Amino acid sequence: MVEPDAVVESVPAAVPAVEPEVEPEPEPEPPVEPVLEAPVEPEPPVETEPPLELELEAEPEPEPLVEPTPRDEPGDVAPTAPRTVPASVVGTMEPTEPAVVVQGLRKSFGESVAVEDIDLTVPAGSFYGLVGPNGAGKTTVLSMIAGLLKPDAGTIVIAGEDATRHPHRAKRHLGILPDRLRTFDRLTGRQLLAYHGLLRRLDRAVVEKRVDDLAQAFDLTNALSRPVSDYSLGMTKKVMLAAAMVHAPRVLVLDEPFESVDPVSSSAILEILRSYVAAGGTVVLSSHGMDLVEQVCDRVAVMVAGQVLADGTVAEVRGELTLEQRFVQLAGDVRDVESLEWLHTFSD
Ligand SMILES: Nc1ncnc2c1ncn2[C@@H]1O[C@H](COP(=O)(O)OP(=O)(O)OP(=O)(O)O)[C@@H](O)[C@H]1O
Repeated sequence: MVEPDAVVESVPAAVPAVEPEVEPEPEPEPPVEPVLEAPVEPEPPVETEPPLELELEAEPEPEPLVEPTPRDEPGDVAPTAPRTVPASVVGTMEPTEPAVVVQGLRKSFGESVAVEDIDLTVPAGSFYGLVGPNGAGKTTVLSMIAGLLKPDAGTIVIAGEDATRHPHRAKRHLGILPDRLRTFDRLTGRQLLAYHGLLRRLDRAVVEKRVDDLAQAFDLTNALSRPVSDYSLGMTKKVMLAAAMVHAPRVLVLDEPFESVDPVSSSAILEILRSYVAAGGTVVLSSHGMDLVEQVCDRVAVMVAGQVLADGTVAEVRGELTLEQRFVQLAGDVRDVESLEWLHTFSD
């Protein structure tokens, strides 16, 4: 069921793919040959980690659309954690067409229907929240949008590219934070970020600059030389989120980006994502934090049992209620605590 090079295109045959759980896709594309003759720049003297051996063909660096914000000016950058997406990581974003259009999407696992004929439109430049109770189908939807899971039916268009017919083209626009944080954790943080950048065919010098920028933005600079396996859960999430952004994608698909992340880091991540959206990027995230979704998302979809029961602007969906009240109303309060009365009898 897994086809490694369906996840990150242009992976050399000897290099394992980033996301191990991928279903086969119908459009094989020839892998990009590593540029063996390309000169390998020496590592800066301060680097203690072994240099990456991966060297891929460079592609031209797109001009950033936005000017650096005042907070990107050297004198104004907070010494610990700047709160904007690094200017070097902002790509060319022209919000002329929807970032994601999903139509008639279905997915079953055996007899169990996880996602049932859903339609979603995520406008470019929006902060889109996908909420729903456990098992509603959020991860399944995001995995299909991210190209990690093949739909049974339906179409997905990413920034104008039909992901069903041209998955590799569509994936160029995507940065992904999957639900399970499986990654190459024997790499140091610096190596992991550089690996993602090189896989995306960025020039080595650009990668090095962006790795430093992202590490500073995500407050990971001091951890860059340590193996990711030594990171806490929240740090792992941050380095993987940084890895998802290194190629300046148009669309970020983030499954529970704030789970296990401390409040200070959450706030920093939020500001980075907000500045990314302000620059024309699109964020689609799932979350169980209704306050957070209500606070940061401009649009939201509520999924229950594989179906989208409500979607639109946050104001449209919540109506007179809070988003949490509306969520409970739609999801149904199915708790039956009376059946747990035995729990109060204490066996000793
Ligand atoms: N690989 C799989 N094999 C079998 N069933 C699966 C698989 N992945 C998901 N499911 C089922 O599909 C349904 C939707 O799961 P999904 O993970 O998408 O829900 P979710 O809304 O993300 O839940 P949570 O909020 O708990 O993360 C569930 O019933 C789940 O058991």
